[in-house]
Amino acid sequence: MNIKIIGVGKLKEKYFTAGIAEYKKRLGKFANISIVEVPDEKAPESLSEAEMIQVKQAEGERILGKIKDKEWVIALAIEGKQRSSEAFAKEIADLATYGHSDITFVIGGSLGLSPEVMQRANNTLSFGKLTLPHQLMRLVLIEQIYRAFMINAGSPYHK
Ligand SMILES: C[S@@+](CC[C@H](N)C(=O)[O-])C[C@H]1O[C@@H](n2cnc3c(N)ncnc32)[C@H](O)[C@@H]1O
Repeated sequence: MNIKIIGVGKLKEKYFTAGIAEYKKRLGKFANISIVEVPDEKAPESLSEAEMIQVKQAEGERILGKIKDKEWVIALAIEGKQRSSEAFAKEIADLATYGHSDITFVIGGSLGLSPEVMQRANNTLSFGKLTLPHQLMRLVLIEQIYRAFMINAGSPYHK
């Protein structure tokens, strides 16, 4: 299985990169994991509604440029679909069973994902109503993907 995580902006903080590298290494025995960063759109602090739409669209085009037709896309969104870790694990196992061996997760930038990216998504994933910074979201997501594989392997990692 090939798992891709697309994020907006470069991850700079060492405490995030170290955590992500650790889970990427652990996941290596289950899947090919790639992390793709697309540049964020430089924007001033305060933006008009139209400017915000433009920023999301520009970032969205870069995201869509990294997605191939065959990929099953799961968009991370606060208003998306919540599920338990067990249900998420089953979803990943089912995708593999039904021939979706390329799964791509997409995390938006500071303003979120464009409508075009949301339309391309085959499914959504919400981690609840709280807004997480997109850098931290990458770490939380990769841990949950690792947890999913450990659940599917029957490992005591998941209690
Ligand atoms: C800082 S948030 C963007 C906040 C923006 N106001 C919005 O509503 O999307 C950056 C990205 O992190 C992800 N994210 C943050 N919190 C999340 C949550 N609770 N569940 C799922 N994804 C989340 C989403 O992909 C979001 O586009």
